[in-house]
Amino acid sequence: MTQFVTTTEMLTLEDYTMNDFDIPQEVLIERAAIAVQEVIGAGSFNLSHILVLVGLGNNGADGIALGRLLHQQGLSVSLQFVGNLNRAKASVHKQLEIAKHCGLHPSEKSDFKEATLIVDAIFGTGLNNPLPEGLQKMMKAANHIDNDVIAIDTPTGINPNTGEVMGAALKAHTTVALGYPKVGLRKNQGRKYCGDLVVKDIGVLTPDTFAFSL
Ligand SMILES: NC(=O)C1=CN([C@@H]2O[C@H](COP(=O)(O)OP(=O)(O)OC[C@H]3O[C@@H](n4cnc5c(N)ncnc54)[C@H](O)[C@@H]3O)[C@@H](O)[C@H]2O)[C@H](O)CC1
Ligand SMILES: [K+]
Repeated sequence: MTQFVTTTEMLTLEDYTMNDFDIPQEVLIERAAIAVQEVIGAGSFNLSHILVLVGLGNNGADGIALGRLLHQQGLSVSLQFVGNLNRAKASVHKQLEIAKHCGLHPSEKSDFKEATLIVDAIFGTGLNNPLPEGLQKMMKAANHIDNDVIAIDTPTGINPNTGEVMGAALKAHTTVALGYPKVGLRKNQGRKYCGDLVVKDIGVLTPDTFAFSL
């Protein structure tokens, strides 16, 4: 049976992996990006133009790394930041530098309708408040467009612990859960908003003695 986790448990396991085994965060981010790239490659998505919506935390960093891998595959990719880059985590700045070296630069506002596939890398397990109003509008508008959406780890706007919609949420065709799926994906509206749930190993380690709460 699939093991679901809370965000606190996921953070504990990520910290254990990075601190006790000295596995750098960049390795987990790269593996997250490769995992989502594999799901995209195995699916039947229209890859004519891919829009990656990038947030300011580690979920956004996963998205930039994925955008870079898809760009290096020769695909047409736009990176669009959601939020002020000045407030982004160090992991986002690091991934952006790497992407720029590889020739992938962030875009100004893109037209969602031009994208045949949208990657949701806005929020993951860090979502802890209702979405800002502007973002709620953007999510609602995007839900009316007929293009596929792949969510990295969790659909933006879905509370990863309760499955509730935090103001608005972006409906995914497929959600690629990293390490373990978060419990909100099987509760309330989480189940509907995540679409097909694919769980991918990204090298997060679990102590033998770890007591899962679920
Ligand atoms: N832990 C790791 O090292 C790894 C995590 N992975 C991926 O990262 C996300 C979780 O990343 P985190 O930085 O903790 O949070 P988010 O990116 O989800 O959110 C960023 C940031 O945004 C702030 N915030 C939360 N809610 C709101 C809101 N409603 N409005 C405005 N701002 C908000 C809050 O400060 C958050 O910290 C995880 O899902 C994975 O995708 C990697 O894959 C591996 C390494
Ligand atoms: K996401």
